[in-house]
Amino acid sequence: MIRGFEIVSYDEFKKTLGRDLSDEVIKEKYNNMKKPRRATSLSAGYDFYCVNDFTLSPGESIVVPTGIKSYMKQDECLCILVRSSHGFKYNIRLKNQVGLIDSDYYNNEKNEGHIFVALKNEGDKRFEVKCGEAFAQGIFQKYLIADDDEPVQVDRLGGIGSTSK
Ligand SMILES: O=c1ccn([C@H]2C[C@H](O)[C@@H](COP(=O)(O)OP(=O)(O)OP(=O)(O)O)O2)c(=O)[nH]1
Repeated sequence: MIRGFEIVSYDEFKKTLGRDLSDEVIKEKYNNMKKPRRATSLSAGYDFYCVNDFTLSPGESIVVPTGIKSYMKQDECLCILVRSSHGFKYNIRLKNQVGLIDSDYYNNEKNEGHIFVALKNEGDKRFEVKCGEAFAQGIFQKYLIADDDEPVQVDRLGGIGSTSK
């Protein structure tokens, strides 16, 4: 196993999906989850599919749980980007410009490595994504190390901001 995607545990999925949904609905969503896929034979990006409908009015933002975690080689990372069409047509942006998923995020103690996508509607049109539709894409990349890199002995404990403020 070199790199790939897995669905997070049911408990992690349920914890992040919101309190408004019944157990039945959450279970159905969980059982119907699709792992990220590439849309064409040479697409670089793996499309992430929405598990719960959402709407963003102009100016609004949202943090979307994907239900997905990803493993990869130690010298690789996964970059999350918006879908080009959502940027071009609706001015949808990632709040953090690019979502950077580190290899040591996978199976961390706090949230299993659950990937979140933070979106903002910077346009003037209502933006709607339905369950099952692709709403972001992930590209695996290799990263390089500087000549004078000092090895760090710190393990990642959790998600965003966990190693600093
Ligand atoms: O859009 C994103 C960005 C990051 N992450 C997860 C994966 C990543 O490995 C972890 C930490 O992200 P990062 O290192 O970029 O955040 P930071 O604010 O620099 O925090 P840290 O102190 O944990 O390095 O959060 C996401 O799920 N979605």
